[in-house]
Amino acid sequence: MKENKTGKRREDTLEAGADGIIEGRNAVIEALRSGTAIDKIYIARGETDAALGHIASTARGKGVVVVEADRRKLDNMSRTHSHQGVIALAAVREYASVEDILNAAREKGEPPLIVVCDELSDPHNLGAVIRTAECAGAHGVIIPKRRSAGLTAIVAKTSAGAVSHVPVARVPNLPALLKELKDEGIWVFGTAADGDRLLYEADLKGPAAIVIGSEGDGMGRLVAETCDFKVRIPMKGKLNSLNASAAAAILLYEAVRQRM
Ligand SMILES: C[S@@+](CC[C@H](N)C(=O)[O-])C[C@H]1O[C@@H](n2cnc3c(N)ncnc32)[C@H](O)[C@@H]1O
Repeated sequence: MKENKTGKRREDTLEAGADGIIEGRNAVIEALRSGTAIDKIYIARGETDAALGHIASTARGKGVVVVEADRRKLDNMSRTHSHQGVIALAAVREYASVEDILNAAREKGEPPLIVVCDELSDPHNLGAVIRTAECAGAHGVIIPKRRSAGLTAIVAKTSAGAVSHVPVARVPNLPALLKELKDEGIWVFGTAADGDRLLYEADLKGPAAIVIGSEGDGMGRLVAETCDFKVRIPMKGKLNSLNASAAAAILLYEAVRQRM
């Protein structure tokens, strides 16, 4: 038994907790060995011992994303303070492919409506975007493989279960993905508070991908350069920008209004 941050005693377990966190070397190795679906593995930066190297290479061999992170990040994620330099996040469901998302639109006979999240790191934001995407009838959400929250327990909870209904695809390279979508005849609408096109002048009736930028920096330069349009939501107060998931909701429901 160990004490957690709140001083309560808890039994160590090899299973992911309700938050999907699997921590410690044996627990992570066992999860990999037993085929537990893992979204991502964090390994403390600078730790070079053989056991962690073995975990990283086994994980990569199974196609799991391995991220080197500051030890402080692992300390903050840890429930037990005994992560031993490695934490895995369990995945709540399989990722879809981009083709699955395009097929979902074809099956419904609708022009694709897709949300692309450019490195949203806050799982609450990603969960909220997935929830709104489901409510607005979007055909899917696409995220990058790295530097993004993934389909973890917190995202599932914040999405209110929408992760079970909306296909979420993960891709290695967002600019390349956007080019592929453009080749499919989909218009790519980037979003930024200083965008040159007012939202209400954007035609969202046709095939559309809406790109939402990260919490801190907004859309990456290459992503922004690949967009067909950069759309802005009018800001009437003193702040510079909306929350990413709020911006996604406004764009999605403008698309719903135009498609009615
Ligand atoms: C918190 S904002 C990012 C702010 C960042 N400092 C920037 O300069 O873009 C997160 C994302 O929400 C969307 N967003 C926020 N406010 C917006 C607005 N007024 N118009 C269009 N998109 C907006 C954009 O996708 C933005 O990248």
